[in-house]
Formats: sequence, structure tokens, C-alpha cells
Amino acid sequence: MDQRITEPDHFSPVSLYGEFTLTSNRKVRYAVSLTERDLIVQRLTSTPVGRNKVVLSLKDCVGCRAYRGDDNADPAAYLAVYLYPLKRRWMSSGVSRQRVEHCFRLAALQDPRANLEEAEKWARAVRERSARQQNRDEVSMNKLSRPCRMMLLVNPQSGKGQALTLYNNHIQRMLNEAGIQHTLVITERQNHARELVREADLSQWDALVIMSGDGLLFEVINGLLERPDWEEAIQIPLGILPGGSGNALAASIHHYSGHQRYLCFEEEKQDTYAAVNTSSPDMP
Ligand SMILES: Nc1ncnc2c1ncn2[C@@H]1O[C@H](COP(=O)(O)OP(=O)(O)OP(=O)(O)O)[C@@H](O)[C@H]1O
Repeated sequence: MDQRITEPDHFSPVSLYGEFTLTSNRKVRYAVSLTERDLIVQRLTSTPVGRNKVVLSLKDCVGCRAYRGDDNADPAAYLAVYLYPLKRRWMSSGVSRQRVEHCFRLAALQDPRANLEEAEKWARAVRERSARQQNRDEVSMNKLSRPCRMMLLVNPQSGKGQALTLYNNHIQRMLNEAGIQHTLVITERQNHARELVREADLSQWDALVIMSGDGLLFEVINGLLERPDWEEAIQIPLGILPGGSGNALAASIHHYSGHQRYLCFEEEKQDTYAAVNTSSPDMP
């Protein structure tokens, strides 16, 4: 029986469809449908449709990756989707963004290359749609090219000295999953960032991001303004990831941007699915 979800979801037609099983229980299949706005995961059972349907908004998706497993004898390919949906915080009425990974296994064919090609097609389609969904809301995102190349400056001494730990434990993975190439610069002393930015070939970078307190951002701005091409240099997108003690500037920017949401690094969930059969009717 053809169980494809063909009705439009929120008036958005399905462009890619596949059937998956949980890794732990390959008897339970999941229908996965990609629309312009969502990735819809639906357990295929005889129970009413709505009860088993999970709609993952592509606005929450930061990245997607296709890859082969470690076992060369296994022809399967994998599709990992990384999302940061808003979730209620533990023991609190507030919400924050928390990481969720959905990993699908594609093993419809015996040819490992064909499975990988299928997974890559899905990954491209998810990436394109999530970028479109996010650009629709975030005007500033249009200024950044994708894939983006970023210089990330981390002050290991800022705050309680936790900036580098935050980078190692969270930020590095987030950037990799979002497909953002970055060069890490660990500042060694006062004015290191200022001198570096003053002399750097800025054409290599789409953005400069500092992970520190206010002090390092001021150094970077001063370094940009000291360049002979300062009028052009100061146009480069600047970002700040709070790593200091007060983080007053980061908090103000966050507040005035209108975003009442932030990331929570404490809780994580990994949902793992396995694909046993996939098809793709209408890939544009
Ligand atoms: N490796 C380093 N060792 C010592 N000082 C550094 C180093 N790297 C950068 N700095 C200097 O530390 C200064 C203070 O850093 P920053 O403002 O980022 O942290 P903070 O003062 O702890 O944070 P906050 O402003 O939130 O209180 C910066 O102006 C910078 O010149």
C-alpha cells in the first residue's frame, strides 16, 4: 500500500519522501516527508495519523549531513539533521533553544554509493529549505553567504576562564554541524586581536566573531578602524558569543534584537532513525 503523505502540510507540498525504521527496532517504520517548511516524521502504524506525527520546523534546523558508517560491509548511508527547537526549561516556565539530532539510516539499496547519493540529495534539500526559511525571517542572515567562512577569536582568560571550554564542548560542534568553516584564534595577550585584525586579509572571511567579554570586541573594532581601508573593513559582519563575566554588550544586543530566546547547553537529546526504503518523487 502506498502510504505517502501527499496532502499539503500548511499548504506546502511534499517534495521528498522516504520510509525509515528506528535503529533499535527495524520493524517499526517511519515515513519522512520534506516540505518547503517542515520535515515531517510519522510512525507508520494503524493508529490515527495525527498521534504519531512529529513536525520538525526547518526554521530550527542549523545543518544536515550525509555520511557512510564505519562498517565497510554495511551499504547503509546516514542522514543527520541538527535542530535547535524552543523547549521548556527544566523547572522553569521559560523556554530556550536546545539541540536535537535526528539521524536516519538509508539502506534501500545494496550499492553503498547509491545510498550515499540518496542521503546527500536529502541533505542538500534540507539545507536549501532551512536556509530559505531562516532568511525569510532574519534579514541579517542575507548578508552572510552560505557556506560562510568565519574567524572566531576566543579569549581564554575572559570571565571565569570558561570561553575555551564552551568552544570545545559546544560551539565547535555547532559550527561544524551548521557547515560553517571557521578558523579559531586563541588570543594570547592584550591587543593580540587588535593587531591581528589590523593586518588581516579580510577577503578570507565573511564574518568576525569573538567569544569573550566586551573587551575583545572593542579591540577588534579598534583594529578594524586602524586599517587604511577602515571604511570598507568596518562593514564586515561582527558577532559576539558571551564568554566574559558581565557580557553586558552581548546581552544588550540580544535584548534589542528582539530575540527573547537563547541556547541552553545543558540538555540534549539524540533521536536515531534508520531508513530501510526511500524514494524521492519530486526533487526540484
Ligand atoms: N590571553 C590573554 N591573556 C590576558 N588578557 C587577554 C588575553 N586575551 C585577551 N586579553 C585581554 O583581556 C581583556 C578583557 O577581556 P574580555 O573583556 O573579553 O573579558 P572580561 O573582562 O572577563 O569580560 P567582561 O567584559 O564580560 O567582564 C581584553 O581587553 C583583552 O585585551
